[in-house]
Formats: sequence, C-alpha cells, structure tokens
Amino acid sequence: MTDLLAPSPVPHPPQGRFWGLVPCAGVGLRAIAPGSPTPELPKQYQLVAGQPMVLHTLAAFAGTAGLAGTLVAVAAGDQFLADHPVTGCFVVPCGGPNRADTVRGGLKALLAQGAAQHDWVLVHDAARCLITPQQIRNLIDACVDDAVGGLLAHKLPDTLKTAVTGPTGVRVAATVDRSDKWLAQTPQMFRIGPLLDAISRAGAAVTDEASAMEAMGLRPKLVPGGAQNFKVTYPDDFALAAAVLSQRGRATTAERFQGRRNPPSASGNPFF
Ligand SMILES: Nc1ccn([C@@H]2O[C@H](COP(=O)(O)OP(=O)(O)OP(=O)(O)O)[C@@H](O)[C@H]2O)c(=O)n1
Ligand SMILES: C[C@](O)(CO)[C@H](O)COP(=O)(O)O
Repeated sequence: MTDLLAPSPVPHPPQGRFWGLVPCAGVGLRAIAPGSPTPELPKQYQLVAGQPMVLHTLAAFAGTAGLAGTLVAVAAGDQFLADHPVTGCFVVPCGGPNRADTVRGGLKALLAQGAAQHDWVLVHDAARCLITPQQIRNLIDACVDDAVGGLLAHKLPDTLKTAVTGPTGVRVAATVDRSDKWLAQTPQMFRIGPLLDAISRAGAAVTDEASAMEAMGLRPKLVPGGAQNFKVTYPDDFALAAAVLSQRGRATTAERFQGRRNPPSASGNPFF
C-alpha cells in the first residue's frame, strides 16, 4: 500500500479545471413513510422550502465561482430538469441501477464532453440540498494541492454503539471509540481519470467515491463540512431541511432589508 502520509516522489499533475457531478437518478425509497403511497416524483424533485430539492443543490453549484460546469446525471427518460433549467448545469441521462453506476456514467460523459483526465470533479448528492458555495469552495481550497483529493465530512458528535438483534429486540453489543470516526458527506473531489479507474475496479457496491479511492490504497483528505450538510434520507429530514433553508432565506432577506435601511453614508453616520 502506498503511504500517502510520506512525501510523494511523483510531481503533481497540472492544475486542471473543476467540474461538478450531481448523481440525481435515485428513487428515495427510505424517504417514504411506512404505509404512505409511493410519491409521484423521486425525492430529489419533491418540494423543500417551496422549491424542488435538487434546485437548491444546483443553485449552490451555480453560485460557486471557478467551476467549469456541472453535469447532472439523471435516469433515462427523466425530463424534470428539461422543464427547470439551471445556469451552468447540463443534464445527461446516464443514471444506473445504483449510485456508483450513475457516477461512473457521469464521469464518462464528462470525458466525452471535453473534460480532461486530470481535471478535478466534485461529486455531490442531489439529496444534500443544504450545501453552500462557501462549503464547496472550502473543499476545493483544501484539496487543490493534494495528491489524492478529499471529501467534506462531519466528525461524529454522538456516542457510537454497535447493535445485536436477538429474540428480545435490538440491543447494544458494544460502545465503540468515536475519536477517529467521521460521517462521510459530499462533495467528494478527485481527479476524473483516477476516480473513473477506481470506481470501475471497485464495482457497484461502493457507496461513495472516497471508498473507491481507498480501495486503491489511497487516503482521501477529510475536510470538515458541518452538521447542516446532511442528506435528506428519511421522512423527517424534509422538515429539517425546509426549516434550515427557510431560516437562511429569512436571514438573507433581513440582511438585504438592513442594508436598505442603513446604507453606508458619506458622513460615516448610519442615520444621516
Ligand atoms: N441509482 C442511483 C441511486 C442514487 N443516486 C443518487 O445518489 C444520491 C444519494 O443517494 P441516496 O440518498 O441514498 O438516494 P436514493 O438511492 O434515491 O435513496 P434510497 O436508498 O432511500 O432509495 C441521491 O442524490 C440519488 O439521487 C443516483 O444517482 N443513482
Ligand atoms: C455518498 C454519501 O452521501 C456519503 O455519505 C452516501 O454514502 C450516499 O448515500 P447512500 O445512502 O450510501 O446510498
């Protein structure tokens, strides 16, 4: 195994461009409350704070300076984004049966559309709709000079248990040391060529890009993301995401209102 903590004798490849890649071809089965009918739309198109979830996600990518473009990987026949175009985003029907297949299709499509093997790609779940341009920028800044790349992640905040299921239900098997545990988030940022190679070798079972790179013996960098960058996965998550987005919207409106009420004045006194 390569020891990436040791200085690399291989010079870094040339800088390259930065692309977004948003896998958007899932169904959202875990987001359906038990006993509820199957929703008409997959979860990434359901309304959150008055807007389809994925449009919040894509707005953050559209608002990030320095990206060459963002590819949205959707299921074959999915027309939703044709009716809701987003500046700087292009839609490709390369969705596969699981997330890794969708990402692999998206990486091939990026190369087919002119991206270079050494360009960077930031893979981000459509269902992480609370991502901000600042967090995307933080990841780029933290990884751009790294030999491997990295991902946003959140240091485990709670006590961690393993479980055992027996005749009396689910019970604690053990309490696990959490000091080295992080929750993997997205975006996950790697060079396109090495990532495509890693995912192709790892197969469809890997649940994130970093796992595929780890399987190649590499150690992606962990960059703090924050608790708000959670993935809308379970039914309760919609209300939580809506509350955060609405609060951000109110804060932005208040800041604008404050700016109009107290414009900077030549005297330096905000009242004159
Ligand atoms: N075949 C798939 C499966 C998932 N995804 C995308 O991967 C992201 C993260 O996946 P997850 O939240 O697990 O979404 P789903 O697979 O849709 O959810 P579930 O497992 O509950 O069905 C989502 O934006 C989802 O649309 C995808 O593009 N292609
Ligand atoms: C990539 C990911 O968001 C990292 O946490 C996550 O693994 C994707 O969702 P899934 O639930 O594993 O399919």
